[in-house]
Amino acid sequence: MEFRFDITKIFKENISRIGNSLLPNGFIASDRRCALDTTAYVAEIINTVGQASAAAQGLNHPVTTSDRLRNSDDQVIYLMTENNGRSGLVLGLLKIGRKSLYVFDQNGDTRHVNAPCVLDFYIHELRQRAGLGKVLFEYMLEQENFTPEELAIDRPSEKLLSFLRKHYGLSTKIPQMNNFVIFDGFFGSQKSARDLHRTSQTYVTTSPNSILFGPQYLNAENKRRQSHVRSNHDLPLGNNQINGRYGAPRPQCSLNQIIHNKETSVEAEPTRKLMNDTTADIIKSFVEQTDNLSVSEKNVQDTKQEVDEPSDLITSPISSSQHDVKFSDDRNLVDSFASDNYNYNESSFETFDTQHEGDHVDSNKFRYNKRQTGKKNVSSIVVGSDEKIEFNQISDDGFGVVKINRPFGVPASYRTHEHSYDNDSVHSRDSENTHTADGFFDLKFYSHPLW
Ligand SMILES: CC(=O)SCCNC(=O)CCNC(=O)[C@H](O)C(C)(C)COP(=O)(O)OP(=O)(O)OC[C@H]1O[C@@H](n2cnc3c(N)ncnc32)[C@H](O)[C@@H]1OP(=O)(O)O
Repeated sequence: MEFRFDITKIFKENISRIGNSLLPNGFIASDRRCALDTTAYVAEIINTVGQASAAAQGLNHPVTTSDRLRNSDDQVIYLMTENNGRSGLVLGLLKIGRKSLYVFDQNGDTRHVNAPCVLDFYIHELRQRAGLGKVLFEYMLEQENFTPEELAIDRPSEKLLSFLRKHYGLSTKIPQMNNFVIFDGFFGSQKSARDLHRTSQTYVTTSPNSILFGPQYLNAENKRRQSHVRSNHDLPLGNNQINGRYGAPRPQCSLNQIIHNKETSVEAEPTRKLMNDTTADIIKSFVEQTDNLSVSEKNVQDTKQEVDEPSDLITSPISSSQHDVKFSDDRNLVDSFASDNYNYNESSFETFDTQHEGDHVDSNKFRYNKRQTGKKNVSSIVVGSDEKIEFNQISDDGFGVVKINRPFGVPASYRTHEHSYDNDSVHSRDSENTHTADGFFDLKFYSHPLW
């Protein structure tokens, strides 16, 4: 293979080792310009021979390019040249490099190895079967201090398999799931054993993953995790479990205990009770201080009694049988609540002011805030005995003014021939007309309980 430039000035030896500098080993450049020119020439040679190799193997894309070599840390090309008395000839190349591979051994166990690999091998068609391949291969083995059996071969051609069988007696392959071929003796050599990943150990054969995806590699980290999981399972289920990344003691889930109707043993319970006592006392003192008794003392007393009962802390007032469902659709009522200095966030529940004008709400109604119900866009909720939660949109929430048609206390399903009180669908104030001046319909907004 000839080139437009004199390669004998670049390659002084018949076989040259080229790394990612793209300069042959031992090459001395007279100046920086010379070095740059040389790398350009070498890049051209590598690309040309790489393409010839790909064509010889029937590949669509070359395995060997100058860019790949330049960007690689551990790949090396051995280039065979010949001085023909003119500009020289390139006869072939052999590319090797280390790869981190998961391979099966003779027992079908997976091993993680960082193995030296034959990545590309080519001798010009006019010079094949003349022993040049063996010369090049032998030189590489000597330089790298490798033995043939410790090499993994990347998708070898039939010619290369025949070559390896003839010259090195490598015929017994260890079946693999990937494109690499390894031979008997791959794991036997001292060096390949050294190259095995230090933490390579045994395999999980009983796990469903092993059945689906083959044997699994177990390294030290996985083993540590497995033993950690086992040791966690062995722990008795007490109140304090050592869990989580910091290994901090964590109380057992009180929600779980509530769901399964178990006695709660969470220490936070008395604290919560104390807080509720305090809250009730605050409400009581507030009521006493103000002349306008918006909350009767009896209600406060009732509130405190219920707080004193631990079961009431767990049982939501929703399931209580003593309260009725009512609607607080009245804007005045809501405004008055805001002005009555009720603490919406801190108390577990609040009593309604029964003295308000136009208020249809009976005494002992619980008011839930957004945090307690988990419902967004819900400004107020009244719950009672039939375990329903009704919610009322009482203010615009950033997408236009929402219009509520249903009067206070009327169920959504109630209709007369004059009125339809269905307020499930609401629309913006600007949507009164069916279309705008531009002829486009306005957007309609539909309220949904989950908003
Ligand atoms: C990981 C990879 O790189 S896979 C790709 C390997 N490369 C190729 O297939 C490209 C085309 N082939 C070649 O370039 C060369 O044939 C090589 C590199 C495989 C071998 O180089 P050669 O100089 O021919 O090897 P060498 O002369 O030392 O050994 C000859 C032996 O190689 C094998 N061999 C070489 N050419 C052929 C061939 N066309 N058909 C079958 N076996 C062949 C034979 O075992 C042969 O021994 P034999 O002549 O007694 O049958």
